[in-house]
Amino acid sequence: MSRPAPEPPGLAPRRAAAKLVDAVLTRTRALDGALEAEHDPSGFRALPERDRALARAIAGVTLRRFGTLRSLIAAKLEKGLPKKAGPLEAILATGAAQALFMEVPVHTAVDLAVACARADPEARHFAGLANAVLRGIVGAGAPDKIPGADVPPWLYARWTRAYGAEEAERIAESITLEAPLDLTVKSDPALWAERLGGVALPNGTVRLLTHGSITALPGFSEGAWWVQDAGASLPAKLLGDIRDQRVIDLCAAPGGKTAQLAAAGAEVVAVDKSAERLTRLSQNLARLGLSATCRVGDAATMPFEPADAVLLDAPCSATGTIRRHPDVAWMKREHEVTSLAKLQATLLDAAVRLVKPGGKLVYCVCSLEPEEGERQVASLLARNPRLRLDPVEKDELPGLPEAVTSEGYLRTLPSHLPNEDPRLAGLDGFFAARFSVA
Ligand SMILES: C[S@@+](CC[C@H](N)C(=O)[O-])C[C@H]1O[C@@H](n2cnc3c(N)ncnc32)[C@H](O)[C@@H]1O
Repeated sequence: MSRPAPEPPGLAPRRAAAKLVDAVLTRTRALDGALEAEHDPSGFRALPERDRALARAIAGVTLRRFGTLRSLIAAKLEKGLPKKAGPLEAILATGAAQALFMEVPVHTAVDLAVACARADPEARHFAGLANAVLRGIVGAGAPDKIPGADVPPWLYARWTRAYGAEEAERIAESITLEAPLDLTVKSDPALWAERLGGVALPNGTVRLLTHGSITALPGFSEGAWWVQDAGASLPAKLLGDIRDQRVIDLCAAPGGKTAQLAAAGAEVVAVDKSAERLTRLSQNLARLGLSATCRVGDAATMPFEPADAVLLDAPCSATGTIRRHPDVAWMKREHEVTSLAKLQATLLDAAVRLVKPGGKLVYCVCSLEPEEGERQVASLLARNPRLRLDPVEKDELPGLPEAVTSEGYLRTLPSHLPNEDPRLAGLDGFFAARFSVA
C-alpha cells in the first residue's frame, strides 16, 4: 500500500488562515473568537507559534483587502463561484492576498492555495479551477487601489452620506493598514513609551508597532498598563475628576474603561450580561491591582442605588473598529444597525435612571453610524427632560481638536491622528456624548 504523500511545508498555516476567513465569510465565527476558541475547527490553536503568527497575518491581510480580492476573483469566474465548493472563496482570497499584498513568492502562494483546495473534501473538486483563477490574478500583478473597494458597498455608502466622499475615502484607506498596539498606562506615558520603544500620543496613550506577544512586554506582569485603543480611552475621561465618586460602568467587559475609572480613584460598579466576559474583566483588574464591584446582569433592568456618574459603553455595530477588527466589515449586516440602535435607546433610558440628581452620564459607542451616535442622542434629549447636553470642549482632547463636533460631541474617525508613518496613524472610531442629569 502506498503511503499518503507528506504534507507540503507551510500548508498547515495556510489551511488554518483559509478556515478562519471562511468562518468570517459564512458568519459562523468572528476572527478574535476563532483565535481564542477552545473548540477550534481551523486547527489554528494546534499550530506552533510561528505558524500561528503567519496564519493570523494571512487572515488579517485577506480581510483588510477582501473587497478587492473578491472582485479580482469574481472577474476570473465567468459563472461565479461554484456551488458546494466549501471554503473555495476563502482559499482563493488568502492565496491571492499572500501573492499580491504580503511579498510571499507567487509560486509558493499559488501552489499552497491549490494544495489547500486539494486537502478540503468539498473544494478538492475545484483544485484545477483554483490554480487557473490564481494564476490569472497574480499574472496581472498588484491591482490599482480603488477608493472604498475594501469596504462592503452598503457600509461605504453610509460613510459617504455621513462624512462626505473625501472623508469616507480616508477612513477606507486607513483601515487597509494593520492598527498599531495601543496601551493605556497607569502613569508616566513618556517613561513607558521609552521603555517599550513606542511613542506617547498627546492623549497619554503609548503606541507601539510591535505585534508580538503582549505578555512578554515590560510592565505587563507588574500591571503598569493595559491594551486599549487611543479612541477607546477617551470617553471615560469625559467624566472628569471622579475620585471617591460612585460610578456605574454599564456594559463593562472586558474592562478597559472600568480600569480607567478605578485608576482615577472612583468606586466602580461594573455591570455586564456576560458572566464569562466579566470573569475576564476581574482577571484584568487583578493583574492591574485595581478593584471594582462586578455584577452580572442585564443593564436595561438591573436595579442599583443611583450613582454620581454612569458610563454606558453600549453594544453597537462596531464599525469604528474595523481597522483593528477587519472581520467586522464582512460579518455585519445593515439591518443590525437599526436593531442595535433600539437596544441602545433602551439601555440609555435605564442609564439615566441610575444617575443621581446633579450627576453625570457619558454614553459612547465604537460605531461610525449616526443612528447609534448623533441621532441616538438627539432622540434621547427629546424624550428626556432630565438631561442636558454637557458639551465636550476642545481642550479636553489634547492633540485631537478635530474630534470635537460643533454640537459638543466626541466623534473620532479612523482617519484622525495623522502621522508621517502611516503605521502609527489613526484610532478607532468612537462617538461619545456627556450629559448633566437634573
Ligand atoms: C462594547 S463592549 C464593552 C467594552 C467595555 N466597556 C470596555 O471598555 O472594555 C459591550 C459589552 O456589552 C455587554 N452587553 C451587551 N448587552 C448588554 C446588556 N443588555 N446588559 C449588560 N451588558 C450587555 C456585552 O457582553 C459586552 O461585554
